[in-house]
Amino acid sequence: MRVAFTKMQGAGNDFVVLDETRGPLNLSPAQYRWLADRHFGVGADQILSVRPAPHPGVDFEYVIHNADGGEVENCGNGARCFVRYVHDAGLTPQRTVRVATRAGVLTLALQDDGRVTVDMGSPVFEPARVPFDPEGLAPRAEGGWQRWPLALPLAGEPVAWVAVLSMGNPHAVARVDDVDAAPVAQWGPAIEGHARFPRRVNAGFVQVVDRAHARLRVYERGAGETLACGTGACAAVVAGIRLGWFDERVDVDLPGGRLTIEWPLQTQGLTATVRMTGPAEPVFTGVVDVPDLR
Ligand SMILES: N[C@H](CCC[C@H](N)C(=O)O)C(=O)O
Repeated sequence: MRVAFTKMQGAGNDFVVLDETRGPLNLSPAQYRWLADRHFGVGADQILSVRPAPHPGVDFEYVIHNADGGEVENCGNGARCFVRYVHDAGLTPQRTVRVATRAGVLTLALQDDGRVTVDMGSPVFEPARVPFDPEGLAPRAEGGWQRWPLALPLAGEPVAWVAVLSMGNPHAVARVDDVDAAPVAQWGPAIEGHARFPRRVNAGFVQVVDRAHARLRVYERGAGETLACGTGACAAVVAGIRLGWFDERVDVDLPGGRLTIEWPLQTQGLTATVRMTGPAEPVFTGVVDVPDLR
């Protein structure tokens, strides 16, 4: 199947954007995996499909598939690239766009400096429905919240203390002293696929530089370590605010670039929505023959 696409990136998290506003492509998980493959396909962390508005009140729908072909609920860097795409492609004259996703409706605004601000909705703090605590360990209370001990099936039987929350997609955030030395390659897969997370999880490793500055690496569900994770940056800042590490506006430096996250917990409470601002850039366009993989 001949498919036109636009390659985009937001802080180094990269995407293949497909325009399905004139009709669905009906791709299979295997075809999404092929598009994301960096050797046999185009190469991306996620595939973004731009679709017509499914109901009044929104301007578009956008659907996200991870590199492993699985559909997911939310993608922060993808949301910024989505709105840059629909504006640059002339699909809308608006600079503020409302888009329906599996995680709900997001409001996206193109800024004059070229960055994009996204209202990512409210975080969800579902109580831990499954016991996390390895033998004899209880949650560790800190600030106004707690972190959970997660026994990792690795040599030495380490325990990762994680804050667990959802930005529409699931996140487990561990604090580290130095992200450069964090065991992302070993602990990332062990946390992502841990039996305690039935739908797997995005594993964040956050270093607190000061109350307004964080460094972060994320081992993403279904994609592995990426150069940036927008929902991961939101989850790390929200967790850190609740645990007393951060003030309400934090610059997050990830390997691929900087995102600014704001969560006004003090003035608006736990249901306050999270605002993320960051870059969104086109890289190239192309046409590719996607094999008929089912
Ligand atoms: N791997 C994530 C989806 C993409 C999230 C990330 N690319 C972002 O910018 O939020 C998940 O499975 O939930």
